[in-house]
Amino acid sequence: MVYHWQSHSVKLCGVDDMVLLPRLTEDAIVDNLKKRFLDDYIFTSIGPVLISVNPFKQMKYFGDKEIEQYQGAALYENPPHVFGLSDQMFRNLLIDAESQCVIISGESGAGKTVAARYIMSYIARISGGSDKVQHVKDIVLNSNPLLEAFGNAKTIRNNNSSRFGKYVEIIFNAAGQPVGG
Ligand SMILES: Nc1ncnc2c1ncn2[C@@H]1O[C@H](COP(=O)(O)OP(=O)(O)OP(=O)(O)O)[C@@H](O)[C@H]1O
Repeated sequence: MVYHWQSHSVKLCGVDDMVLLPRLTEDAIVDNLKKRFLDDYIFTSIGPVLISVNPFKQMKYFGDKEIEQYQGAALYENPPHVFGLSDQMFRNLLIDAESQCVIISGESGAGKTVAARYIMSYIARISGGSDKVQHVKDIVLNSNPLLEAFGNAKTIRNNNSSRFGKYVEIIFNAAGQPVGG
């Protein structure tokens, strides 16, 4: 499968969504994730769940062009991505006027903190708003390094390990702009 992204093309082996695997065994799941990882692609869906494998290097598909590409797009139009998940949540918030929640789980060093940062940055980027709203976004985003300064430590698994559980709540107005957190 070849996706033509705005900035580059990505050729992906394996399946985007593992519900499409002929047999959903542990071996088949690991094999699919491995094939995609070897193609430098870290995201795979399994139904509504997004699986992310820590690449331990900066991947090229987290830029402005990708933010633009995922904004307002149907999930099937693009490869699975944390921006796709974020966009879907944001649209559900606006359309259904219902609170949305994302649960990020994984072992230490799996990339949960980085994924949470991408989600918050994506929502901040696409939600627009006045200077006052921008101020709220700045506070929400800047709370990350502040909390990490107090609550993170180096461990044998992760140089920047969160030593605390994190519950982040962002409050939106009817226009979908963050007004508090
Ligand atoms: N998407 C990513 N792209 C590049 N590097 C990443 C990515 N995700 C994680 N990393 C790298 O892996 C390190 C560990 O990730 P992170 O701190 O997010 O793990 P964690 O699951 O929150 O761990 P812990 O439970 O110990 O806090 C990061 O500091 C970063 O160097």
